[in-house]
Amino acid sequence: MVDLQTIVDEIAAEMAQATERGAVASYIPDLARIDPAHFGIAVIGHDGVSYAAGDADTAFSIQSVSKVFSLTMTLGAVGDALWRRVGREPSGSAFNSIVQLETEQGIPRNPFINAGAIVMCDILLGRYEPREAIAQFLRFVRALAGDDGIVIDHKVAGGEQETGFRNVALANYMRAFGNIQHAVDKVLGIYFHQCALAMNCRQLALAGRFLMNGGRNPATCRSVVSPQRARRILSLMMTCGHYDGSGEFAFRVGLPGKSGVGGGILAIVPGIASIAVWSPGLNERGNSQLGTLALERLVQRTGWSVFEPVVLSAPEG
Ligand SMILES: NC(=O)CC[C@H](N)C(=O)O
Repeated sequence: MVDLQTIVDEIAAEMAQATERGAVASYIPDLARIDPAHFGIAVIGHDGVSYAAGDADTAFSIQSVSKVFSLTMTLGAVGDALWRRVGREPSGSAFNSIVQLETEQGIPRNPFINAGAIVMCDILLGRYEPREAIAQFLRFVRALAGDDGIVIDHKVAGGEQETGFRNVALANYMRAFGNIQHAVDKVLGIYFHQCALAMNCRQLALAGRFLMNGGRNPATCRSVVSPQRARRILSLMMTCGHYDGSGEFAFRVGLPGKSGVGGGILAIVPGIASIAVWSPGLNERGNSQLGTLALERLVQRTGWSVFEPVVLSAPEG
């Protein structure tokens, strides 16, 4: 088999030639000015060896990929009580849609759409002051990646605040149903700072290692979540990680993944690898056009889809 470094190099070379690159998010200037020519990929194997190509060391706005880390942190804070306030079903709607909240009494379909992530911020506010909630979140992601150089881009957070009228509407609407319990500006302050986390592909793949490894950070041997919780987070990534494009992503890539409008995707091959890709051009569902294509190519070349047949031995006895 061709070695993994050659595969990621070839994928980066193919992506550099691509002409259909999608459209960069334009709702804030700091995202709109990003060059669509960027492409990066980083793969961390279960043995800790990393393979990277393209702009793997260029930081980008992780946006909704942060919802994986906020879900992990919120579950750590309140456990399964979270599921009284957030569902676990794919929405089939856009990431910032409000329509289901009316018929479903302010309970968001899942933690990976904006409404779900906003409820998780409200839950964190029950434990921390706003600044402390943001600082704890940053500390948590830094610890997962083993990198204290990760920062929040405050200009991006400010831009989100200035233009985030739909998020304000979502939060107020859920407040009317009692599913937001703190001041909306404080809740959204946390949400916007989570979205504004700046990371590069290497850091993002490092931060995802615990999910490939049954909930344990392989670098520190510390348990981040239980194996059962890791499986459940992965199943939500598979079913809800790409909003109304989740079915298409599962069909094409077959891995649990989470995307963001900054063009990043974190994808996990349980037991095998943590992968981050980044290309800022988005498809019509708000998911990275070339990031998705690159993951499709990687899975074709490696056979890493979770739907690949594996030979299981029958239980003894
Ligand atoms: N899909 C995303 O990445 C959405 C995040 C974005 N900051 C928003 O709230 O609209």
